[in-house]
Amino acid sequence: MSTSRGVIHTLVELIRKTINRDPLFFVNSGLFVVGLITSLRSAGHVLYNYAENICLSTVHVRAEDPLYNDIIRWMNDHVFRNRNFLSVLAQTTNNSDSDKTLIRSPPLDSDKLISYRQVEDNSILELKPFHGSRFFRFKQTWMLFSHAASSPDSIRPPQLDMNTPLKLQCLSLSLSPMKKFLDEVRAYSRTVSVSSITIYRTTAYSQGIIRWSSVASRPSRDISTVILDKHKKQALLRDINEYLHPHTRQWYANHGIPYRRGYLFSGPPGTGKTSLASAIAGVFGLDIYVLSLLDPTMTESHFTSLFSEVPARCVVLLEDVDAAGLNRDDSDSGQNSTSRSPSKTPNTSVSLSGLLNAIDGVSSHEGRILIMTTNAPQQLDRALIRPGRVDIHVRFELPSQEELRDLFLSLYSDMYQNVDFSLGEQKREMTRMNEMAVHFAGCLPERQFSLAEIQGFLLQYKRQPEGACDNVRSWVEEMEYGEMQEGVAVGRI
Ligand SMILES: Nc1ncnc2c1ncn2[C@@H]1O[C@H](COP(=O)(O)OP(=O)(O)OP(=O)(O)O)[C@@H](O)[C@H]1O
Repeated sequence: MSTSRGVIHTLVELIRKTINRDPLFFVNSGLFVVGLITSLRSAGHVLYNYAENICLSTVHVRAEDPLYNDIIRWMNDHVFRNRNFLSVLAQTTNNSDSDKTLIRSPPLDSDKLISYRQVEDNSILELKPFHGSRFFRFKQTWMLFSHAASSPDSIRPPQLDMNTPLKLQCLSLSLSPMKKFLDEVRAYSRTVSVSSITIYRTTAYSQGIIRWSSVASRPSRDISTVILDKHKKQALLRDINEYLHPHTRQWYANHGIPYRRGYLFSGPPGTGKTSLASAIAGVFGLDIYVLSLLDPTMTESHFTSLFSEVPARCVVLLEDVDAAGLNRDDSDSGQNSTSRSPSKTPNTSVSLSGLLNAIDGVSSHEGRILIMTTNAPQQLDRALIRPGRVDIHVRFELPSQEELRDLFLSLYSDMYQNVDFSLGEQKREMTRMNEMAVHFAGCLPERQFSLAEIQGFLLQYKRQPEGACDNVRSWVEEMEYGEMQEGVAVGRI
């Protein structure tokens, strides 16, 4: 102990002699500066927290809220564009039909096989600002955008950190500038996505958490390209239009009826059930939330909470409900219910009562459109399809002659609507195409093949309607032979 004291003393003496000053002066000054900085920092924190409570308005947005993507899009398009940032998120977006690709590709009719590594960069590399904070000005107000790297209350696992919540702040005694900003963000999002729909599916995270996440945003399918009896289609669109109207919501409220509407689309595979659901979402500008009872990670409580989390106006698509094999036991269904279908072992951990509760229980959202699709409506429990849960049943069938003609015309319509044609040429081409459509449909047996199968055949002749007409008979023979041999009909080359 005394030795180390002696060493320190000698060292201090040595420094004093060398610099001609007392070294303890520097030590004391250093301690004073550190103390000052620490006190200033904590005073700063106190002041900041005080200011935050008094005059900073703050909005937090969770990653699973649709507003999150809207804000990120607005920020990217208005604030981050053309600025240099050092912390960025590198994101590869596939864009297989970019204009560059179209220009560089050799003509389609050439026999040359194309390697797409050389022709194009069909993926775009985007560099987006990532974690951090940015000040920006919105209508005379300075705002602070903060995107946190992680958040203590985030339910996301670490690998999904990029989806952690964001925070917006501005110096204001009221929330009104913030509301204006959020209104602007939503209006902008509506204008840029006016002709597209966003599809949400469920994603399972660790700790048994399941959340909605957007999987695609794509141009909506034009309803005229979905082939279905004209009267059925119109009646369905009228019904949905009336249901969605705000007056109807009021009417339901006045009469104490839960404001919900359900549709059942039934029919053989490949007859257009999913296509119609997606086209309906496009017509009414709604997003689609797809749920599957067969999802192995889905429990009954997940199912109920997911149902209650969908927005007030949207399409909830429950596909292939028959495949889950949900039926009541003899004991609780009564005679009628069980006599309709052979009982099956359920392929889902959601029970029938759980499904019914999710559809119309107290926590189920009002205003949404529920569309269930099935290949076997006769196997569905009556309780599931009773009015109130299913209000309209649309039956899809294998196509009639008229529908076969419609499919042919819909796939080749761009050939007679060619803008380079004069009006006279367009008319002549249209007449020729109509004649080919009649011939094509005449070669196919009615109500034997699905439109998906026939579309598969026509896709081999994308720009050659004559080729489709010439080869359709032999295709039918092959398909019938294939069905006899294998029980499955697929196209062959
Ligand atoms: N009625 C139709 N109108 C237009 N296209 C159709 C129609 N039916 C099928 N198709 C075409 O066939 C393909 C499959 O259609 P879709 O997925 O809508 O059938 P589905 O009835 O939902 O089949 P599944 O019961 O197997 O889910 C799509 O590419 C679609 O373009």
